[in-house]
Amino acid sequence: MTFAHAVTDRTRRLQTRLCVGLDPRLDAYRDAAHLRGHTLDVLEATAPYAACIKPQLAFYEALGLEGMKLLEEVCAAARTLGLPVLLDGKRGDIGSTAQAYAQGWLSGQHGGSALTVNPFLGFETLTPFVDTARANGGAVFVLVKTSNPGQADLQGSGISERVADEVRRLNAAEPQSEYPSVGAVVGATHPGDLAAFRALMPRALLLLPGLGAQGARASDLSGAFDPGGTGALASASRGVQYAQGLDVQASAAAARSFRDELNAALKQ
Ligand SMILES: O=C(O)c1cc(=O)[nH]c(=O)n1[C@@H]1O[C@H](COP(=O)(O)O)[C@@H](O)[C@H]1O
Repeated sequence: MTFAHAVTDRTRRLQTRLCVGLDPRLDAYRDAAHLRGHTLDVLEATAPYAACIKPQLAFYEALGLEGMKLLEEVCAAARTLGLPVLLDGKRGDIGSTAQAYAQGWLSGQHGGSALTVNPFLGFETLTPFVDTARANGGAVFVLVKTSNPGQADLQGSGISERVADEVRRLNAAEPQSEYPSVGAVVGATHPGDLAAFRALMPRALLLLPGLGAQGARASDLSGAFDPGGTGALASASRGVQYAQGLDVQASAAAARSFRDELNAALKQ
């Protein structure tokens, strides 16, 4: 089963459109063992409410070799729980280097099957990522319009729309898939733009980061979804993992209420 298929299947079966971000910050813990235990506990407690998880690689890289081991543990635990893993690395480089990134993060060796990618170096640099994802049943999520306020510096003036066109073009090569292997990142912090990006990329899975800590609200995101309620994943990291300090039950409650708010928004 491909990443897109697995996520969509989970959305339909469990009625969840939530992506749980796992971004453990060392300064929140006594030591690395404490960080590890809490991160794995949050994963397990929030799994019933998640369509997928999204570890941001920076937080694991910051822990050195221990972080890489933890990332593999997180991916293995997710696999046991039946949760697809979307690795947030925002990788992008000239083709030969992109090939190495794709080999590292999309060939399944770390347990993730999807990766966020940065198109700034040009569309030809997406090819190794897309080819590797297709060969392995994975997915890439291309940055189209990011959630941060400064995105407008470089992503305005039709740039995001040009990237969206490329996502649509790439997906035309997979006419048989409901949601092909090229998805797109559109910040949940731009609720007024979601329906337009949905229309520009009608078959792309959309990742909508920014729920919770960055101020986006589940009730504003319905424009990103297809009529059947699939096609997008709203993502929260701090708002789940640190919902109330290190209280794991509060993390589970936050994930459950994000899930419920997303479902309620789609019923209106
Ligand atoms: O690709 C991403 O996931 C991403 C794209 C974007 O436009 N904005 C964004 O915040 N993210 C990531 O989503 C997560 C958001 O974290 P919270 O603000 O704590 O929910 C971080 O890991 C970011 O790196």
